[in-house]
Amino acid sequence: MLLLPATMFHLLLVARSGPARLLGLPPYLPGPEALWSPWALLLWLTWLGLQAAFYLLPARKMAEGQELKDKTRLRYPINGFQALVLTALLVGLGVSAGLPLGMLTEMLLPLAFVATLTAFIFSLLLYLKALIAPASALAPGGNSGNPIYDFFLGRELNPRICSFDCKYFCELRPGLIGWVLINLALLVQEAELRGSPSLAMWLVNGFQLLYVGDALWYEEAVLTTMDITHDGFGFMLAFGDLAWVPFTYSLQAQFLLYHPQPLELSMASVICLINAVGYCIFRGANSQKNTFRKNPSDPRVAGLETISTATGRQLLVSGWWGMVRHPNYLGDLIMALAWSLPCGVSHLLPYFYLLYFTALLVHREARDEQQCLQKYGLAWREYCRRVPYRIVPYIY
Ligand SMILES: NC(=O)C1=CN([C@@H]2O[C@H](COP(=O)(O)OP(=O)(O)OC[C@H]3O[C@@H](n4cnc5c(N)ncnc54)[C@H](OP(=O)(O)O)[C@@H]3O)[C@@H](O)[C@H]2O)C=CC1
Ligand SMILES: CC(C)CCC[C@@H](C)[C@H]1CC=C2C3=C(CC[C@@]21C)[C@@]1(C)CC[C@H](O)C[C@@H]1CC3
Repeated sequence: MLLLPATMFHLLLVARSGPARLLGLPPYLPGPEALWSPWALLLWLTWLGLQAAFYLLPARKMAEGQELKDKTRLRYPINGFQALVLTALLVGLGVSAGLPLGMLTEMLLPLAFVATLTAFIFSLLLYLKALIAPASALAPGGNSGNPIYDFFLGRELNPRICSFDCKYFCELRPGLIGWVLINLALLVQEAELRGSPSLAMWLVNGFQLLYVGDALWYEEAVLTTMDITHDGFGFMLAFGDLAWVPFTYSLQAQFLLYHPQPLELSMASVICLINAVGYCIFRGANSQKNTFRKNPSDPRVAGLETISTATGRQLLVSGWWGMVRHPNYLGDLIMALAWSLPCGVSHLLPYFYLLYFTALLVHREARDEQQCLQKYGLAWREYCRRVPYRIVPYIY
C-alpha cells in the first residue's frame, strides 16, 4: 500500500528529470508545497463529480451482471462510451473558449497526490461499509480476518450507494478517461513548447485512445472480468483505478514531453503495424469469447471446437482460445510494446508499463487458472492438455 504510491510518484518525478532513469534516484523529494494544492483537489473532485453525473445519465442499455451468491443479478448502465464522448465535447468547448489544457501537465504531482488520498479515504469507507454488509455481499478473497490484508483486497464484492455501483464506476470512468485526458494535455503542452506535437506523441495518444475507446465501447465485457465478479473493492482496485491508471499509464506521453524522440516514418509504420496486430488478437479473442458466452450457437462461433464441462458451460479449444489459454493477454502485451517503442530505446523508463503489465498478467493468469480449475475440474485439465501454452505460443 505504501510501495504502490511511492512507485507512482517515483515515475512521475523521474519522467521529468534529465536522466529519466527508471532505476535511479528521483531528482528531488517533493515537499508538501509540491504535492498539496487546493486547486488540484477542486479539479479532482469536479472531475469525479462530472464522471459520476455522466454515469447517472440515461443509458442506451442496462446490462445484467453475473449471478451472485444469493442468486440475484445486479443491473449496470452501459453508457461509458457516451461519457467519453461527452467529456471530449466538454473539453473541446473548454479549449475553444481558451481553457489552458496544457497547464494540466504542471499539476500532475498534486493531482496524483489527491487521487492517492481519495483512494485511501474511499477504501477506508468501503472497509467500514462492509462491516454492516450481509455475508452474501462479501467477496471470496478479502475476508481473511486480517484487517490490513482485507483493506487492501477489499471486503465487499459490489458496494453500491442505491443503484450507483462504486467498483464498476471506478473501473472504467474517472481513471481510464482521465488517462486519455492527461495524454491529450501532454500533447497540447508539447505543441505549445515545440510548435507542434511530435509523431511519437501522436502515436502514443492515438494507440491509447483506441484502447480506452475500445474498453468503453465494449463496456459490458467488463462485467465478466474477475475484478467485478470475484475481487472485492478495496485499496488495490480503488488506488489502481483512480490513481495508478491515469498517472502511470500516461508515462510514455509524460516521458515524450520532457525527452522528445525523433521517429522516422518507416519506423512509425512498423510500430502502427505492431499495434494493429496486437489489437486484432486482443479484440478478436475477447469478442470471440464474449460472443460464445452470450450465445454458443451464434454463427460466428458455432463452428469452433469445444469441451463440455460438468457445469453445463463449454470451453473453446479452437480459434483464438485454441492458440494459447489467454490470447487476449498476448494481444494486450503486443500493444503495450507498441506504446513504448515510439519512445525509442535510449531509456528503460517508457518500458515500465510493459514490464509491470507482464508481471500483472502473469499473476492474473495464474489466479484465473486456479479459479477455472476449481470451476471446471477435469475439463479444465483437458483444456490445458490440448492447449498447453498460457500466453505466448511455444514460450510460456
Ligand atoms: N490494461 C490493463 O491494465 C489490464 C487489461 N486487462 C485486459 O482485460 C481483458 C479481460 O481480462 P480478464 O478479466 O483478466 O480475463 P479474461 O477475459 O481472459 O477472462 C477469463 C475467463 O474467460 C473464461 N475462459 C477462459 N478460457 C476459456 C475458453 N477456452 N473458452 C471459453 N471461456 C474461457 C473463463 O471464465 P468463464 O468460463 O466463467 O466464462 C475465465 O475465467 C483482457 O483483454 C486483458 O488483457 C486485464 C487486466 C488489466
Ligand atoms: C495497482 C495494482 C498493482 C494493480 C491495479 C490493477 C488495475 C489497474 C487493473 C486491474 C484490472 C484492470 C482492468 C482494466 C484497467 C486496469 C485495471 C483496473 C481494463 C478496464 C483496461 C481496458 C480493458 O479493455 C479492460 C480492462 C479490464 C481490467
